[in-house]
Amino acid sequence: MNKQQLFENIKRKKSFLCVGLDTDIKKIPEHLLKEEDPIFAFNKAIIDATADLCIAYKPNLAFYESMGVKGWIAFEKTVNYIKQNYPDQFIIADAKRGDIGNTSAMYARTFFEELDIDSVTVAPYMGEDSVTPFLTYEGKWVILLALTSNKGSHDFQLTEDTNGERLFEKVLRKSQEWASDEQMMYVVGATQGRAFEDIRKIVPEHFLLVPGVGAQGGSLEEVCKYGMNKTCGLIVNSSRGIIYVDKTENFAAASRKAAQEVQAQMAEELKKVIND
Ligand SMILES: O=c1ccn([C@@H]2O[C@H](COP(=O)(O)O)[C@@H](O)[C@H]2O)c(=O)[nH]1
Repeated sequence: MNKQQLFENIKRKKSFLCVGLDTDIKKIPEHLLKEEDPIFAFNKAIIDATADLCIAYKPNLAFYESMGVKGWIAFEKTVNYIKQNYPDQFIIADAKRGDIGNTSAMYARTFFEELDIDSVTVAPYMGEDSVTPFLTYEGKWVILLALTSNKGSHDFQLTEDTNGERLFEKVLRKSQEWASDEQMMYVVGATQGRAFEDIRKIVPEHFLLVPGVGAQGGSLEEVCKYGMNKTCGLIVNSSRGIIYVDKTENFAAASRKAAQEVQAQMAEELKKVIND
């Protein structure tokens, strides 16, 4: 999916919501445990209940890999289910990969060849040769960690060099030498508030993947105020705030309601910036 198609989907659905599929066997409704593949059964119900309200799904690999082979099978089935039934959805493998070049090439092969996923999150710490193998696939995206939502973002990302440049700013500047806004996005946590203003000075046109609303308490309003650009430029993720609002047989309808509330807020925010 290219940037224009993503923007068209956002306008059509009046939504820039990404539903995070952080599916934990310990948190899903008990009645699903009798299913042959409870993780996939849960994901399928959540996807069917929310697909018209969101433009992306983000399974986080940790939740699947922690279950071994069964988890990987559930992950693959989930990706295939979305692709077959909701082909307009942008799929993000939140895997936070990155290694020496030949190893990164294997990660890229996993997500972009073995599975036909649209994008993968990548850690920038190992530099250019750890990122570029992901960029050799046309139509596929790297989503580079820039300023994350957690407290630990202060340990490295927010520290300044002798010229006053913060590490996340260096990541944003340097990585623009590797790919354009047609192939690279950045992770910026919703908890980072006004930092979005500084980020937009360096990457005015790029899409940002924004986790941290909902369970982590980030403000959607603030993210939009400082981070939205003329093509929206935001994919805002919520995982626990959508998928775990109810543990009964009614869980999917409850997730839909939670997604509807966020989507309604997003529609209002889009009106402020986008005319058509
Ligand atoms: O800076 C980051 C980068 C990634 N994440 C991931 O996003 C979701 C957030 O889940 P919630 O339940 O909505 O808090 C999760 O997969 C994280 O690993 C992030 O939170 N912050």
